[in-house]
Amino acid sequence: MKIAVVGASGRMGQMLVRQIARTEGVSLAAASERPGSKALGKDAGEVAGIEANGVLIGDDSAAAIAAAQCVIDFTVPEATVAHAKVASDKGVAMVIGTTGLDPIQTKLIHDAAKKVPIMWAANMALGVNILLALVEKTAAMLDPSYDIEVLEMHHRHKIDAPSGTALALGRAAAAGRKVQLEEVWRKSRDGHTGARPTGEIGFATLRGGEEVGVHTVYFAAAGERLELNHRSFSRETYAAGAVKSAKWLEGRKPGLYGMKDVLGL
Ligand SMILES: NC(=O)C1=CN([C@@H]2O[C@H](COP(=O)(O)OP(=O)(O)OC[C@H]3O[C@@H](n4cnc5c(N)ncnc54)[C@H](OP(=O)(O)O)[C@@H]3O)[C@@H](O)[C@H]2O)C=CC1
Ligand SMILES: O=C(O)C1=N[C@H](C(=O)O)C[C@H](O)C1
Repeated sequence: MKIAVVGASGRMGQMLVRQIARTEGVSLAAASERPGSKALGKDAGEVAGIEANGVLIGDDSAAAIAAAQCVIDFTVPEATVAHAKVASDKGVAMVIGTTGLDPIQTKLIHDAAKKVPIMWAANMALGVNILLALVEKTAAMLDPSYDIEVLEMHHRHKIDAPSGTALALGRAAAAGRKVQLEEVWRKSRDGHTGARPTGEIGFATLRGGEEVGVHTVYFAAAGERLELNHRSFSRETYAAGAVKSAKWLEGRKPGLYGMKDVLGL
């Protein structure tokens, strides 16, 4: 399968170029970056810290997508939406890892998935997807006297908060409780907040250093506290999930899929 990587010099972009190089049955067809990027014209393999692969990073993402059977996108929301439109127009499957999309941008991804198969997940690590299932199950077993709080920590470069994974964990907890997340969430707290309402699902965000990603879901009651935690030590798990998803998309019908589908959870 021929894969294009957009945002090829980013933290995830480089990891994806490395993952494609060591995965059977896939090859890097094209690599792109935003116009003006310092990586333009460089060899994607060398930028990723492996041997040269002859694929030069260009600024024409549409051409890169058109050269592939699947595009993998871990960039920024505005770019991801534009890339999804190109992929749907050109009949190219897509794997999206980008987080922080607003409701309008989210709708545009749903629209694109009417024409091509798209796998979009806030976190492609296997452990996080197991955690999502555990959180939903745990929330269903505990009554609302157990206060649910989601804490996440990421590296200092991250631009969206709470993380996409934290929001997915909150959504899983809300599903377990059979409520809509948007009706019970508290995405941050500051000042004279008053006492915590029962049933709220709270979020807290830490940023610092080079932390790859830590997520903890707390179920806190009067006499006990249950904590479910995941920590990523390397972005390799995300890249492995993305490339596995690209292969899984081959021959699928148009539609929006998630890691649950890919992993059969
Ligand atoms: N689903 C998952 O498993 C994971 C998701 N993520 C998400 O992936 C996204 C990227 O994360 P990360 O790799 O750390 O971020 P980076 O900032 O390192 O990478 C993003 C890359 O996209 C490039 N870019 C921006 N605009 C365009 C454009 N128009 N065309 C092509 N490339 C463009 C950026 O270029 P420049 O820097 O020059 O602006 C940069 O190289 C985030 O939303 C993050 O939350 C991250 C890890 C795992
Ligand atoms: O920006 C990151 O680094 C990550 N982003 C994703 C998120 O927002 O949940 C996934 C992972 O936590 C790393």
